[in-house]
Amino acid sequence: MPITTLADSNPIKLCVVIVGLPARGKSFISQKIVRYLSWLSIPTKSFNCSTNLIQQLKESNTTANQLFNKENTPNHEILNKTRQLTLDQILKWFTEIDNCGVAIYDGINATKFERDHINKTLSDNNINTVFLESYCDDQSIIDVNITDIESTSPEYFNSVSLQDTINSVSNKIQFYDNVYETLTASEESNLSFIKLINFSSQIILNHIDSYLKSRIVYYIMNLHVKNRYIWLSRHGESQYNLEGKIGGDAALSERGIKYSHKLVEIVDKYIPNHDRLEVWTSTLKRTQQTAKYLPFPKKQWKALDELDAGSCDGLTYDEIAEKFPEDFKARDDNKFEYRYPGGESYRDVITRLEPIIMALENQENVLVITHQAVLRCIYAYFMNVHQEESPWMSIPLHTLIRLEIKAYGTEVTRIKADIPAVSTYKEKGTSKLGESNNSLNIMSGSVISGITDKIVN
Ligand SMILES: O=P(O)(O)OC[C@H]1O[C@@](CO)(OP(=O)(O)O)[C@@H](O)[C@@H]1O
Repeated sequence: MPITTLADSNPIKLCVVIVGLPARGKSFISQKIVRYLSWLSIPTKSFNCSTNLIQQLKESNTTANQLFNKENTPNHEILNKTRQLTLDQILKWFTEIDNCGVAIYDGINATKFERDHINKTLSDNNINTVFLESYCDDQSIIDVNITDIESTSPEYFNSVSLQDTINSVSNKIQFYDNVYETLTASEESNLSFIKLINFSSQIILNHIDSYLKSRIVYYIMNLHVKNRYIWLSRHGESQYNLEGKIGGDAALSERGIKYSHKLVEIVDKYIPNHDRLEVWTSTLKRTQQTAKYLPFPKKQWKALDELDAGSCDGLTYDEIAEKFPEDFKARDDNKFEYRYPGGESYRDVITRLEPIIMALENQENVLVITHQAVLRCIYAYFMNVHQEESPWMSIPLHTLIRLEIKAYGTEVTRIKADIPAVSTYKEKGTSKLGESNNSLNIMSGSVISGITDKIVN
């Protein structure tokens, strides 16, 4: 049976056109939307105008400081060409991806005239548009964004110094301030738009006329830029893990119980402000037993239950290979899409995890105790891991994973409890369990990643 995704059920050709003065977190928002929609398997790509601007500046022998000097007459030719190039790239991309996907036009798009032109060009090409303005007059947010901009905008990658960047960005802000027209429903009533005021402290919506647009609205409403930690752990080793069986609702093994005690110490030692910690588990016994001794508020989520192995539930991989050889091969061939008979695929798990991701985007001080497949999916979202790789990542037992979420990336630290456990990792092409050769996979695709292993005796 074909798998229905948001993309399949609803052919999409949407362009999210970002609007906002420099240092308003536009690239941050663009990157987050790319990550979220890609995780949901919707082809999504951000087109950053800055790259085209750099090219135009080079070709016309002009520097950014000359272009954005408010004393000079604005060089419309460079700005118009930059816009046209970006639009051309977007149109080309839509034809390459079979016309189904979401493009993000990451630019300043400061005036009604420009927005009108963009809207018309896209709609002439049957592309639906939503403008997304990041309006910000809170100087403290702008200041933080200015210092972050070096790592996000290609325009400043080669800056001589931070001060140099700050000066250039300030010039650019002043230049655009003179012409900038914020989005209003009275002036641009025909446009579909989302206006974020001071990040998401206030949101104004106009003509949000599709399911996908409303999903994007809901997602960005949950975003915040504050650095924070999210803590992840698998349950302790279970009886089924010992026997090499998958699924089920087994209790913890003796070593698993040891881990549940050890976790209290680890949390105490490594989780700052743990007095405010909240522990989330699945509805299955092994995660709840792992959380048992943690003296914090607990929430059970059905959405955190392990991938449903359907008619293979309770079998070992050897037994599956013997009883259902075709299924065994099909899963190895495409582990992300493969759905167990009467059960789930990784793609299905991602769909049901969406509310968890929304909640995690909105929260800090959460420890999620869940299962191998579910953790791979959550990890893939935060570390931007491609869907083909994510089902093959190694997420060992008896290890606490710390995700340090920063505005422009996530860093990982693994804290291993020194309590042995079996490996539940099955390499492609075999039914045997063993240590993963793929441990590096855990790092791939991440925006920023650094794994520091800590072993706690
Ligand atoms: O997708 P694969 O690699 O089979 O991993 C998922 C499997 O991991 C297991 C252990 O083998 O999860 P867990 O013990 O974390 O609940 C199975 O129950 C589950 O089917």
